[in-house]
Amino acid sequence: MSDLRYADGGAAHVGSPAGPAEGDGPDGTGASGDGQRSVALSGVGVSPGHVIGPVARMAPPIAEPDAAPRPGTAEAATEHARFTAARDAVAAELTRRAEAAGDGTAGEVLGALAMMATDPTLDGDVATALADTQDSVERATWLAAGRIADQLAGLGGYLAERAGDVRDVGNRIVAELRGVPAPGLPTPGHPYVLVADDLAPADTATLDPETVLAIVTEGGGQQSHTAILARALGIPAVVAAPAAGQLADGTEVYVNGVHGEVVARPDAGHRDRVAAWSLVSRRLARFSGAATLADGRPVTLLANVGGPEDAAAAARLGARGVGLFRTEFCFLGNTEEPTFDEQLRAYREVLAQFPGGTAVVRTLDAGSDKPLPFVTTGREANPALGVRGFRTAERDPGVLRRQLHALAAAAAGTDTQLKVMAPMVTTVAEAAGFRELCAEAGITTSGVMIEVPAAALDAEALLRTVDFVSIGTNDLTQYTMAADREHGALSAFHDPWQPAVLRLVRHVAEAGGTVRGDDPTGAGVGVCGEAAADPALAVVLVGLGVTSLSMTARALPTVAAVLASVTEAEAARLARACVGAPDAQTARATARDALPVLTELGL
Ligand SMILES: C=C(OP(=O)(O)O)C(=O)O
Ligand SMILES: [Mg+2]
Repeated sequence: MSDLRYADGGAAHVGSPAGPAEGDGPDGTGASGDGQRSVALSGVGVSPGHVIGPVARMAPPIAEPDAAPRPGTAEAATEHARFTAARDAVAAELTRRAEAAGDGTAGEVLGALAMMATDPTLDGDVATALADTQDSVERATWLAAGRIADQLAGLGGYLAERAGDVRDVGNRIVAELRGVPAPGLPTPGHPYVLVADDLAPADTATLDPETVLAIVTEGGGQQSHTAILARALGIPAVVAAPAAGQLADGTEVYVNGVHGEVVARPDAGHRDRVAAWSLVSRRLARFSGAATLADGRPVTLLANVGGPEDAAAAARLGARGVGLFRTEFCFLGNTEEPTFDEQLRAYREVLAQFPGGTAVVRTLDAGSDKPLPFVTTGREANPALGVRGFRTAERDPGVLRRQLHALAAAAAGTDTQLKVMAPMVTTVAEAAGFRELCAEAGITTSGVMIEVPAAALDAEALLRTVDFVSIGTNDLTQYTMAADREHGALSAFHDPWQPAVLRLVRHVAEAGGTVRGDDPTGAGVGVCGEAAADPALAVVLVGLGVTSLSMTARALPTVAAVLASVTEAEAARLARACVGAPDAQTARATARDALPVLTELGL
């Protein structure tokens, strides 16, 4: 079945200026202002919001120029002149953008790239290669930039971090020589809807929510890091939309990040939804710090953060504590282990945002989709099932020990309650080992993440070993459903509404209840995966017996508003219905029917 259709049902291609409406006439429903029919395509909505804007496509990466020798007639001097012209054009464009960006970090980075383009070393290397070999000018440029980048990487430290920049400049010059768009984020000079095959976490992290109105990707999934970062930045996003490849630059589209809908040539109805959303988002811009169900039962809502800036933003939004601090996000670009002082500074800054509150800090979750060269080594055939998370400490506990000491030092003298948990724990023996390492470092509250089915099934024994558990539904869904969380085509599998996943969550929550007994402060069971940020699913999780939910700070006000619309008994009844549903769609639809507040809020 095509996932691309007219708003009134027929199949179509999306494009501008040669879109389908020209040939079809303005007779369909959903006519846009100019009388042409709206055209819709579907994907998975992963970050809520309704916006309208023009498409700007992310240029594809530059492929390695082939090794075929250039024609004998192409003189080295002429080819070198082509190189210098392309290089000068790239430097001029980067300088123009640096000036437009002004004094901030973006301007500095672009200015530095412009200087790299005209660096004499690159020029000399290309000239030599053209004189000594029959390489094409594209290949000579590509190889020269690669060699310089490798040398920088070998020098380590700050210079190694510039290696990627040199490759980027080399790619830009090759793109200019080929007459194709430069790789990377588009710069149309106005706000736009970013359309891409997929985005690397680094691309998403540098997005400016003022400029990027929405994200639409062909790949990706509900729990992919693109989705997580889009939610954190508050940018509406639709992923796993294969037909997005047909959206042409400049086409005006309506993006519905709730239902995963993208409509070319939006009509008046779409514009009304955008206006209604901006009213709701103003109303739900701040979290009061506390959440209760309709019958007054409190629910702990905490923020997921990736570092000091996130923590400050979460505190500004009203969060009173952190339920997941992904410490690896502070050090993703590092080639070497951060020093004790660097770690101390980052952790202190995060804890300082929540005086009197709680901060659940996760130790470095390296491996698989989050490579940290100073922790993970070598290639693995199947990295998601490999040495990742806590498993890296088995090989070398030094990095973990030093991190735990830095965390204990950061908490000393503050009144923020530090709780530390390990990612990707599978067995009770691992949990016991982690608790011991925490105790050695002076950390008194330790926990583990439940991200693999084995840990979920053994939850009771885990809860008798450590003080708390936090369910990472992103990985728990990936491993329960055997579906890569970054794989767009499998997004129907890696859906936390899958009844099998909900049953595992219920099992863990019940284990929490058993171990907690009559002590309401004991054996907490939290959820810190993206499921907690889905307001309808948050109700189900609470109904299953989860005691705290942690999510991107922007979701806190909406989740609190939806929780406030149900009593504990209603949440429990809904949870039972969802666990018993035959599939994820039925579970989701059951919750939607039971929660009219979702429609009222435009969700
Ligand atoms: C919170 C989780 O960890 P991450 O998304 O960082 O893997 C999870 O797996 O649900
Ligand atoms: Mg995880």
